[in-house]
Amino acid sequence: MSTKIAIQGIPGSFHHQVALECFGDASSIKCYDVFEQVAKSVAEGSCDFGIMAIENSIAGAILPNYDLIDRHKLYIDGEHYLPISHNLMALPGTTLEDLTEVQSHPMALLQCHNFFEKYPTIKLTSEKDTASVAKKIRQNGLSAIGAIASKTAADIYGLDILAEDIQSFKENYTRFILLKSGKSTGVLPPSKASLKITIKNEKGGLAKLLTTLAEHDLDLSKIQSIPLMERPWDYAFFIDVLISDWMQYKNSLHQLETTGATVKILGEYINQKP
Ligand SMILES: O=C(O)C(=O)C[C@]1(C(=O)O)C=C[C@@H](O)C=C1
Repeated sequence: MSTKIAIQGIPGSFHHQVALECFGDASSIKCYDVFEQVAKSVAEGSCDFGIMAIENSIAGAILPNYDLIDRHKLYIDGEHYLPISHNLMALPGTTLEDLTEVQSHPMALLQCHNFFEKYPTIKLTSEKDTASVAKKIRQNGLSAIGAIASKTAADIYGLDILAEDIQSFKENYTRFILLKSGKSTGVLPPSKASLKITIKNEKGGLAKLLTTLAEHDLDLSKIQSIPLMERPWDYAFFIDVLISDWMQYKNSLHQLETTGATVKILGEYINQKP
């Protein structure tokens, strides 16, 4: 039986591109409307892997996805960084001046904020994913609506590109994570770990946590505080560390736990940061 990959989005979306780059087989990709369905399909076993965008170099973290990973007890098995180029597209024959509205995924809209400051009359609307807007414009012949999406989406759905590379900074990356329902038994020693660490709310608590990581030669590559919904105004820290010495890493987790922190390992995998 072939490996089934869950994504949010349709062919031409960035998630679809990542699924092809990581697994190479379009027929194994299952397309869902929302990230919650992706998480559920992996947790319940109808898909083997889920792919989820987690942060973008311009727009920042996708906070709800941290909650989904945690709540559905998913395991981060790997990561993939994709350079993102956004393009404004519309039905052939349409000009930028004809557009009254542009629709796209909310993260894509955020990444193109500067471009649309020059076009204040264009209404910006959030949609499920970049490619599904391109598809809708083509299917329904929507001549006053534009999409922000990849060149692949423009090709698949037969739209013309009105403006290329419209993200606010040319260099634009989204980090995607590969999710499984359980830990895999890899042979390579992982070089990165994603952890959820909850500490007591006391003076210097976060400073002590960071010192413990530094003393064990761990390089912090990301820290994100997320509210604990069950304890208003308390926070958990989602932390990514780069591991150079496996024993030091294991010792750091042990030391954190002996000082009262709760550590949940969300994933241990190979660092792919370019
Ligand atoms: O809409 C898409 O094409 C997606 O794959 C979603 C998504 C995201 O979730 O951030 C992926 C990459 C880009 O950052 C913009 C949108």
